[in-house]
Amino acid sequence: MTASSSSDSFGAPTPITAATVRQKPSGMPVHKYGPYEAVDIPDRTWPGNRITKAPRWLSTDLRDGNQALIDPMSPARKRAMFDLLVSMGYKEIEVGFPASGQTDFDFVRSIIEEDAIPDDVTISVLTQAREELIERTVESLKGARHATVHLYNATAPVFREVVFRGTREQVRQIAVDGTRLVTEYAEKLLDDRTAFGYQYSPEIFTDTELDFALEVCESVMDVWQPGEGREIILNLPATVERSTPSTHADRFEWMSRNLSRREHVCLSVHPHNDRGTAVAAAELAIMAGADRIEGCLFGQGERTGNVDLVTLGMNLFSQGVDPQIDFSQIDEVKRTAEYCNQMDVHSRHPYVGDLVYTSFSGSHQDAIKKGFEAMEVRAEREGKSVDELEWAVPYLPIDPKDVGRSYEAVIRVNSQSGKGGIAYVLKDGHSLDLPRRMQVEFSKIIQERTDSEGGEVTPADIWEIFQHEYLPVPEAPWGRIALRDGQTTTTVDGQDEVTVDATVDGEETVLAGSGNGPLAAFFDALQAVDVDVRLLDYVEHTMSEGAGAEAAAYIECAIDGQVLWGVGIDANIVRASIKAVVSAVNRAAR
Ligand SMILES: CC(=O)SCCNC(=O)CCNC(=O)[C@H](O)C(C)(C)COP(=O)(O)OP(=O)(O)OC[C@H]1O[C@@H](n2cnc3c(N)ncnc32)[C@H](O)[C@@H]1OP(=O)(O)O
Ligand SMILES: CC(C)C(=O)C(=O)O
Repeated sequence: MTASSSSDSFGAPTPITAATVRQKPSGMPVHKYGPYEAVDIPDRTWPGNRITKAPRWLSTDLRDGNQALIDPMSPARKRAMFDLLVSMGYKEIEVGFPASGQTDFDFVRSIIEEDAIPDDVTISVLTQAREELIERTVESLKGARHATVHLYNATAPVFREVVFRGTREQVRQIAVDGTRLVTEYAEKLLDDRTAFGYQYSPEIFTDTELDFALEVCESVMDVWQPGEGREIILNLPATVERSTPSTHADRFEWMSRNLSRREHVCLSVHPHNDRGTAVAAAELAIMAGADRIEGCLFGQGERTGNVDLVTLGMNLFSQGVDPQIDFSQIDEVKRTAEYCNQMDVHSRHPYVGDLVYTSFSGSHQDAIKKGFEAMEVRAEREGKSVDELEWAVPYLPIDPKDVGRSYEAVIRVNSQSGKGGIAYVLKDGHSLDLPRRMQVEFSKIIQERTDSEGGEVTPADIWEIFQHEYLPVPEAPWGRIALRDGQTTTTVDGQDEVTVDATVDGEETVLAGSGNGPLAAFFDALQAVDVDVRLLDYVEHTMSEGAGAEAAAYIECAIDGQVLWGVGIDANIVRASIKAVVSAVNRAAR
């Protein structure tokens, strides 16, 4: 049977072709769902826009992130998260829902009273549009230097019907009354120590009719009266992500075009990740006119999470745009977030997962190794350091060093790996730059191991196998010949003479020979112990800079009909090459 064929029950297989591939109905209850409404905006401009600067960021780890945790953050965990966000450079931080209970209220009070909020950081707090909650929320902010109250109410049809059991007008009124109450309580409870700001979110914007979302936002603005020095933040949340990022962007472009007083509006995007496209939704919304993004570190948050602020920031960084956030110690950020959330960050998480800078597969490793080498060559040619060049290493969208990662884990070896990866490990860890044909030889040895035992072969394993194969150590010698200390080489009339103290087949002996060069002289010496060696290839390099540095010699020889490599390492290059010959001779007799 051919590989691409299917068999009917009467015999001959039917070839599978594009014409015969038929998708069958899945049997899933598709009828329960309908398409998302498109936006009539044929002259949309966002696809042609580019993101050339960082947006305003708001971290809602301490609010949306926290409210989604099995075990909401303790005061200590909240404080660790707050301090982390400040240290990374976030300037707008939603610190809680103070009216939810004493824990959140006390936390807000603690960071204000302990003067933990830098002057250039604005805290914000969320509330429903209910008077007693608004009062308590505003009260929590007393004494803060920069503080924003964030008020929300759902505006989508299902919520109007099911949650508020009201008309459009009644739901609009909730927003209007809420905004008025926030203003009144801020005037009553706060003094001029506080620069007070306001944010409104028509919750479930994604399911709200655009004209109604606009109407509610306009009514809210009529109360708040944005103007010069009096911004309003209108945050249009994808409370549940419902559409493609492109339709989401259309909705933002539509709102951005139709809002009055646009220059005094900070248009904010708050994507959740239900369809797995929150990052794209946020980026396209910025292209469509949004000014600000709300999200959480590593995509923490309700259900599938809020948009991931780390991925967004690093996406900018990797395109040469300063995210204005410090991700240089990404593992520390990850550890702190894991402690605060009591949740692990996935190993494949963009930019931070344990495996995201690691490749196991041969072709990836080969390209990465060549990429690193090409960077070094370019740096040398241009008289620059590698760090001054534009990054161009295949399969690595950024230099792992930029987020505080080492190159150690870039290549890991298992049964999917090839010679390039194995050679990289030896070069990176032991400064051994194996010639290409020797890479092929050694990778077969490693492959035997991965095929027989499975799993990963660590750099330590690779080094042990390499030593065992090519560099028998004095404590565990093997093979016919072991070198002892004495060795002389002299050159007389262009002829080299070499004498080497060795143990051959267990007997101490002096191997002496002459030839055209020290290697030829040593080959001549080996004739006396019945070893016939023919040189096929020879490569050497120093292993580090400066006097006393060791050198590595690699020799490919034909010995009694076998072609194999030997390796020698020594501070003296002649001795290194003699060792390499002995390594090959011993391997041939093994
Ligand atoms: C999309 C989001 O993430 S929104 C943020 C969600 N976060 C949280 O809810 C975390 C903190 N919340 C809490 O601790 C509690 O919900 C509290 C303390 C604020 C309020 O608790 P409760 O008073 O028991 O009310 P509950 O949360 O159940 O809300 C239900 C009532 O509030 C009304 N309501 C809900 N949201 C809003 C709103 N944004 N504005 C005005 N009223 C609202 C509902 O219609 C309902 O009213 P009803 O009782 O007349 O039917
Ligand atoms: C309160 C709003 C902004 C929210 O969290 C959401 O809609 O997801």
